[in-house]
Amino acid sequence: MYFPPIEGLISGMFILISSFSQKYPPVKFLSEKDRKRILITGGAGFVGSHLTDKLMMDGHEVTVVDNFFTGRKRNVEHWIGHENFELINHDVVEPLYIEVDQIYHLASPASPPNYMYNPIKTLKTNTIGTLNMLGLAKRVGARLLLASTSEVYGDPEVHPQNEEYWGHVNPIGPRACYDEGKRVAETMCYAYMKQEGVEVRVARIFNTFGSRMHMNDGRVVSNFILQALQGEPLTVYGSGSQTRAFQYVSDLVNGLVSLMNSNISSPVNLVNPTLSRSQIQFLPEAQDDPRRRRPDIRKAKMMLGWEPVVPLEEGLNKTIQYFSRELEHQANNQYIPKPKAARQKKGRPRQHN
Ligand SMILES: O=c1ccn([C@@H]2O[C@H](COP(=O)(O)OP(=O)(O)O[C@H]3OC[C@@H](O)[C@H](O)[C@H]3O)[C@@H](O)[C@H]2O)c(=O)[nH]1
Repeated sequence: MYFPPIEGLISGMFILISSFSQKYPPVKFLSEKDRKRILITGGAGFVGSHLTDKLMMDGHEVTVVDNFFTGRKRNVEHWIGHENFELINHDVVEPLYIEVDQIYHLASPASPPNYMYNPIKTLKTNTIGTLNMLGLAKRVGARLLLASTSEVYGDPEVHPQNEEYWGHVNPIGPRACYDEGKRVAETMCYAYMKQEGVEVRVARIFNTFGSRMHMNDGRVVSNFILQALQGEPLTVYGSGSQTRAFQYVSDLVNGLVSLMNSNISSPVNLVNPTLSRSQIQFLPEAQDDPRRRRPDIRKAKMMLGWEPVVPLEEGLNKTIQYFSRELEHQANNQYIPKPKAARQKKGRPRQHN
């Protein structure tokens, strides 16, 4: 029998170990004192997976919880097996018992076609789901950041919208499941803060785009890019005179982390205030579509020292590249996706209770 020399064995082991560690993106070392146990609900989704990347690379222990309704395993697969990472297939509508220091509560469909697809499920996720996560925060003494939305302002009658504005929401319209769901989620955060002393942070997130948006997300940026890449007409709902502000996902993620680690418990708008207008092929407007959205981000700038740094064009270029690669990948798998329209689904949806 042949026994290799011991030095050969040791160097072989080192090569093997370094090839294991190269499997993952580089991760900072944090001392026990600075390393946090962080839960990200919806962590396999578009924003959640970018947040997972940042917190992992910063050296924290990250647990991702997702029910994979709009999230995808693919978005976080590069961390699977890493000692600081855990992925749990779980729906936040059911209670969750784990030990954590911080909770980023992102779980909810976010694009209008997705949240309108099953309004009852959207309501349950934002109400019962938020209640469960606040209960968890209370039990383990964790701080919770709620991913709220500019949609709490509804179709605003005040411009620009700062955090003091109470909003203008149709409580029985097609968007209400999301808008009112997030509004009551905010209410719950402050009830838990006042009654139970839970530390809460509330980010009001405006339109965000970037890689890992789902092909069928249905929001305007992914729709337009997909349509342009497939040589199809760009669909504009209504007159095209509606306004939105867009931010690239990396800016949002930096804002979320700054807010979580700040001492600001009141709501903060997170968005790039540069305004955009859409124009081209005109379709009937979607019901209750906010006509004008113009954010005021002075609070985030002043109190967090945060402001977006990725210009719209640069962010769009990166996103277009991402979607080109996705299309290639899909074509190889013989699947040609169609952008989703923001129409209310008629009748009773089949899945997702
Ligand atoms: O193909 C399309 C898609 C959308 N649009 C229009 O583009 C505008 C933006 O629509 P999006 O679907 O991207 O998103 P909305 O601004 O309506 O909602 C978003 O707002 C803020 C976030 O918190 C939410 O995730 C999301 O609901 C709307 O006026 C919509 O009608 C089009 O003209 N064509």
